[in-house]
Amino acid sequence: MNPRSRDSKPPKPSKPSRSERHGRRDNSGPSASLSALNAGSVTTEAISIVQAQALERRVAVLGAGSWGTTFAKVLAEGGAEVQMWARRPELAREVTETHRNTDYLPGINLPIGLTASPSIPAVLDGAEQIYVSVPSQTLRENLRDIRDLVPAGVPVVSLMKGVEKGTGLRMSQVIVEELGIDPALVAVASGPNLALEIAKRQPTAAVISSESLETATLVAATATNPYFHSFVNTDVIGTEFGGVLKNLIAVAIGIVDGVGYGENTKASIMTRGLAEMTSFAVSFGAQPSTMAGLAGLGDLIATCQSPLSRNNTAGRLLGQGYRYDDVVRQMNQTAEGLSSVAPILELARSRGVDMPIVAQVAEVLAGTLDPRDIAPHLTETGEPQGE
Ligand SMILES: NC(=O)C1=CN([C@@H]2O[C@H](COP(=O)(O)OP(=O)(O)OC[C@H]3O[C@@H](n4cnc5c(N)ncnc54)[C@H](OP(=O)(O)O)[C@@H]3O)[C@@H](O)[C@H]2O)C=CC1
Ligand SMILES: O=C(CO)COP(=O)(O)O
Repeated sequence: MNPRSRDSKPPKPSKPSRSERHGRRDNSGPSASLSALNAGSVTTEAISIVQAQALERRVAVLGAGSWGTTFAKVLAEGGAEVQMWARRPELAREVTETHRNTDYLPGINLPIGLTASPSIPAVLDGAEQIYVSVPSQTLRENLRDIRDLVPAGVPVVSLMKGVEKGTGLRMSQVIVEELGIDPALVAVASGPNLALEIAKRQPTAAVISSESLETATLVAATATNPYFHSFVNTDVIGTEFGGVLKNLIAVAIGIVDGVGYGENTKASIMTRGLAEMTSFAVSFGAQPSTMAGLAGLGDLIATCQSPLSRNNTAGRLLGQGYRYDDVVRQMNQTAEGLSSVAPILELARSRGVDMPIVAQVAEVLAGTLDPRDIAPHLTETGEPQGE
């Protein structure tokens, strides 16, 4: 198992230039200076140069579901020329010819600079960056199909929020393993990023994380436009686990919503859930500040509060009394949390981390815990974590 009062109005800050805004670190966590130190220094000049180069960069997006298509739109509206792989030819045709993806983004017009193809070689040909957005459990087999087609030296970016069943590996680890590329070329994107809101151009921020600050900065410059802002960090473990773990807490919130419990229960579970997420991720080397930033707390809030969340929706069905199999049948989109529960609990056990809320979600999924009995339990020793 491979398993990180103010009374007066503050002065209005001067508006940063476009180049100053892009590619900054996510400093939203309380001790974010730690990750800033860890990240090294990025000068405004360096970011400006990268941004100028990003315009009209040719990029590939693999996966034409709700997030793949939305991210492709973000990239195209940031100035990139985007080719998206859709495994169904009819969907690829719809995207290219009518600039729509009615299955996943009804009512959304896609930009002219975004086309789709069912041919992976055609999509990868000439790509300067590759973004991957397929279900976590199919990633490995999908990568096996493209291993020989990935141009050398090209950054590969995971947009996914799951861990692989059986190995417990994060998506960036599967990418490194299957493509045999330098980890410094791999990046992950995460944050409070509900696809449909972003597809409607509602302002949003995300984190691009890579071991290499250069790679993160390059990707962030490409994945930034007037309504989508990408920050950078080098805490890949924290950024990636944040996205995985908040899904599990969102399932728990969905369950209590389905049961009919109110805001106290939900706030307790979100708060205790964040403590669980932090203990877990830090035990693998993540920085606590990452969990208090966009990729942790930020994504937790978005996913737990929104009916757009598939994980939240799956939980609500469980809380209403549907059995796991029925929920899976009813979900026609990817709810990563359902697949991540077991591997995450196994990883937690390997580090001696107590995750009572995630354990209760597993029990509800298994049918051994009545959803009405889900509660923001304290740790087994009675000591709250992270309080
Ligand atoms: N949706 C969101 O708001 C966000 C999602 N994410 C993450 O992005 C990832 C993808 O999710 P999302 O786009 O929402 O999922 P969707 O369910 O919307 O789309 C899944 C995509 O994967 C394709 N797919 C399904 N099975 C396979 C397979 N065996 N091989 C190759 N492709 C396959 C689907 O193709 P087809 O249509 O042909 O079935 C579709 O293009 C997940 O890890 C999710 O956590 C991250 C941030 C936001
Ligand atoms: O990751 C997401 C928001 O940041 C999307 O959440 P769901 O997968 O639950 O829809």
